[in-house]
Amino acid sequence: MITVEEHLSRILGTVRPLPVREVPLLESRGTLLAADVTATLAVPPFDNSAMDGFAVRCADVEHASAERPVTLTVIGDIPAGARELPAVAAGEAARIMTGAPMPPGADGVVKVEDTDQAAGPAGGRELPSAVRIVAPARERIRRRGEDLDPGDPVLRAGIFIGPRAIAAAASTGHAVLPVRPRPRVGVLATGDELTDPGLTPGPGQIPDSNSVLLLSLLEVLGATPVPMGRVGDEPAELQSLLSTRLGEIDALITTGGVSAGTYDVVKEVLSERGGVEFVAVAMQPGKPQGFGELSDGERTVPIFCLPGNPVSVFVSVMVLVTPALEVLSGWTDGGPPEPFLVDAVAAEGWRCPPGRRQYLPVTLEIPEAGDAADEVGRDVGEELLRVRPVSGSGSHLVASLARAEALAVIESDVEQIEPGDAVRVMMVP
Ligand SMILES: Nc1nc2c(c(=O)[nH]1)N[C@H]1C(S)=C(S)[C@@H](COP(=O)(O)OP(=O)(O)OC[C@H]3O[C@@H](n4cnc5c(N)ncnc54)[C@H](O)[C@@H]3O)O[C@H]1N2
Ligand code: MOO
Repeated sequence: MITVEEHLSRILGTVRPLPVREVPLLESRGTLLAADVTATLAVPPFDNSAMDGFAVRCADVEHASAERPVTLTVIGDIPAGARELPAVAAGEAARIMTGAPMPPGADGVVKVEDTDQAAGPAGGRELPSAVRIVAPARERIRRRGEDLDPGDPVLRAGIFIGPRAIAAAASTGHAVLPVRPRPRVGVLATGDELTDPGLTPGPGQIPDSNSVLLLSLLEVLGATPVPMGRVGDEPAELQSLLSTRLGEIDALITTGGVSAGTYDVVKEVLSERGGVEFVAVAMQPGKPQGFGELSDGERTVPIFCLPGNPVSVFVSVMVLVTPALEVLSGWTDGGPPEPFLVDAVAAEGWRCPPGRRQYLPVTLEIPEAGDAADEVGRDVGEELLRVRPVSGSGSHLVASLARAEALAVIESDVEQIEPGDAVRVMMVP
């Protein structure tokens, strides 16, 4: 058996960041920006009104009040998006909407509430010939370039692109962004016993939960899942799929068929084809693992051959695949990952497999105020989370995996956790 770190360092020594690509704005969310972005448009792009009202010359209405209103001739209408702008001379006003370009001649805006006109659609669309102004105009103008000018920096290389960065890119003239693209990860389940979820399984059959687990998990992890279906235990099926579909993906995950069974098809086909090493990793669950590179002559992609048991699949993705996805996405440089482990305390005891690091699905409980003792009365501190196994440690217990909030990570030299023992947990999606 090799350690988790040994297996992981082989994986991380193999995968490389995907090449930079320009992608449409909506595809860029959650990826890493690969180059600085500068503005090609100013924000705002032109001087425009901050209010619905009337564009005027400030001097004309300087002394306007309810008692001494000023009447101006209305010479035009400027809705948002207007292309032709009337010039405003002394004694004149142009009706203007929020976001509409300021007309030449005007240097201020009187909001509609400070006039004799009804606000909103209730006043009708017809343009009045004159308007009575009851308050001075203010400089309610949003100036061109107030936020930034063309050529100014907008987004720095290396940021994670989120909705606000996407809006900033759109406003400054960009429809695409240079990013480290999301890895496209193929998912392939193997096994003659698998059926579609929702069908009544025949004798010896079980629903294929690994495909939907992986496809949805990859989405959560920021990758693009690519369903590659299922193959049975017949080598020819798997062989042909591996030769024809590598062009669609940047990495491949298979499940099942990697341990010691006679019909372990993944191991059979890939051992013969070469490039993939099958090893026993000192972890529980997830001991039998395959990893390597697949090539079809044109492309070479990393392949993870995970064991078939569903809890093993989940744990393998958390521990082995996630760091590799981070490298493919350009998020890390492939140095040893620092799993974020939270200090907690066991609320009950459980057994651990000797010689393998255990990743046990657990629930988390927040201790109540003043609750500093465990079930056998020892002091465990007030602030630590309490962890409780969701069920046993069997890697087939996929239904109770749904209740897990974290994985308790127990080192391989520990054989028993007692209530009150310090444990560390890895939060999971
Ligand atoms: N003689 C030995 N037998 C086993 C060993 C061993 O060291 N020696 N290791 C055990 C461990 S640990 C694991 S984990 C499993 C891994 O087995 P395989 O990767 O070969 O997986 P399968 O045999 O194909 O399936 C195992 C289990 O998982 C179920 N399964 C498979 N695919 C799916 C799916 N898509 N959705 C839901 N469930 C799935 C399958 O029906 C089996 O019950 O090997 C042990 N055996
Ligand atoms: O390694 Mo297996 O995943 O223990 O059940």
